[in-house]
Amino acid sequence: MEQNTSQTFFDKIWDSHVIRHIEDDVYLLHVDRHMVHECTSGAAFAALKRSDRRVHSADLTYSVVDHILSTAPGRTGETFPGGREFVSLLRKNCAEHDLELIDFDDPRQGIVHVIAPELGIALPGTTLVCGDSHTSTCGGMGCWAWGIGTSEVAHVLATQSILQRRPKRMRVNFHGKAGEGVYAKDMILHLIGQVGVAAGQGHTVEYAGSAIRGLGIEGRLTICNMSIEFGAKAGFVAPDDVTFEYLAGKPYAPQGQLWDQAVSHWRTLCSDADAAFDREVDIDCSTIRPQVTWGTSPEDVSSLDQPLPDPADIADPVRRRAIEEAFSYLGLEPGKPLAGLPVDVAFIGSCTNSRLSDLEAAARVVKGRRVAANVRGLVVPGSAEVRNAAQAMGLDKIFTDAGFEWREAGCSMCVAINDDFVDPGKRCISSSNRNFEGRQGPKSRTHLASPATVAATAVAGVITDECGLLS
Ligand SMILES: CC(C)[C@H](C(=O)O)[C@@H](O)C(=O)O
Ligand code: SF4
Repeated sequence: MEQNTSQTFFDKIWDSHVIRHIEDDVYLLHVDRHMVHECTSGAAFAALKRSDRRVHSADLTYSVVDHILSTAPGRTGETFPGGREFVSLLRKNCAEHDLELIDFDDPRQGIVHVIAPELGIALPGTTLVCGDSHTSTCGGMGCWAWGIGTSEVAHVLATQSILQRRPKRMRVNFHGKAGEGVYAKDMILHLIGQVGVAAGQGHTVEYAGSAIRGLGIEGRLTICNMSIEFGAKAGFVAPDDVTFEYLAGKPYAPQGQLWDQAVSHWRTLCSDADAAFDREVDIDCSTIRPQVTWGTSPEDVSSLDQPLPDPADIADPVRRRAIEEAFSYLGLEPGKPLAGLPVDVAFIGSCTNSRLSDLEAAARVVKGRRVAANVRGLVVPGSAEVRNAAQAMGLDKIFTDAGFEWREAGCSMCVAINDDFVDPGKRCISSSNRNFEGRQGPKSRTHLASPATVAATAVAGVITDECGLLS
């Protein structure tokens, strides 16, 4: 019998990055791009110093401040006192190792996973790592991008290589066409609700199907961002004309003849027609409605026209207990719908949903309306470039006229390790990716949704989606 030599997109990237087979399924791989931020790099640089090593490939290392940085308008690297040390340590480490740092006032500054695609650092067919779990975002560009731990950050700094076990391959096919008011965020939340938070463990995920091909790059980045929320190591979309159009002319992308060569190579990377996956999942997008989470795990999600589950109906005692605890933490009662629940904060931002198309979708909902009196609304663009582009389109004016705060770029209220957080006991509808206890501040209550749903809720003052607001 002839051997099936067909390869998936992932197999092709893997094979072209192996430096050496170490043992069993462990390999040494080349790292093409290494993103570094102030939150997770300090200990890695310290380890480098202890072993008297220097950064191996400064030209493949890209550093930026984003997490522990104020997003207050007019901020400096010192505005948030708790972040001063982190920011100045990264400055010092970059200076010591001749690394270029994208500092708070650099026009390229922004959330690490927003700027990597935007600047053309994340390229199809490459390996990209960062000491940050949502590095998978960059998979939307057609690269294999994943988050690494601090000791691995030190290893990559010192060697530009990484030890890896070969992950399993999953394909998620999004079929059909999503309806009105349904965005990439709703697609990925719906998937996580269907398969559960552990479904991706040990896998890299290829997102495919007509609904993925129909998305712009920014929607693909949103989908890949939340691969981590169902346990996958990474997620990606094979590159196509949408990718190449987006990348052409980006500052760090290849130019001229090199660009043409690169595009011809990138076109060869797609999974072969009969390539085998370890697992396949199919989703019919026509059934997806706008999604909002009701619990403390991203799989606790439903559309607003569905009633919340009743723990009494859940047979599995572990799941029943988890739902009871989530309801108690979030102040929810079974049987009551999520729609109509008053919120205190509406946050549009994070590496999941802070790109221009996200702000445009939110602005369409907000235009000519006002944020409800009981709500604090924040819009935090993912990068200075997004912020400037939005301002050039007048989106900032739409938001500020409506009563939203228009802030500088950074992680902001997604993680609450800076000056943006939700007060204890307060409820926030958020376009970010994590809803576990305390994520947006001690005792904060989070409901994840798309930017359009966050905007609609901000205006209504109670949880609703775009269609609910307009009807
Ligand atoms: C701070 C950082 C280590 C963390 C991560 O790795 O994901 C953060 O970005 C997050 O989203 O929780
Ligand atoms: S925006 Fe949130 S999820 Fe993204 S890198 Fe920052 S803290 Fe992590």
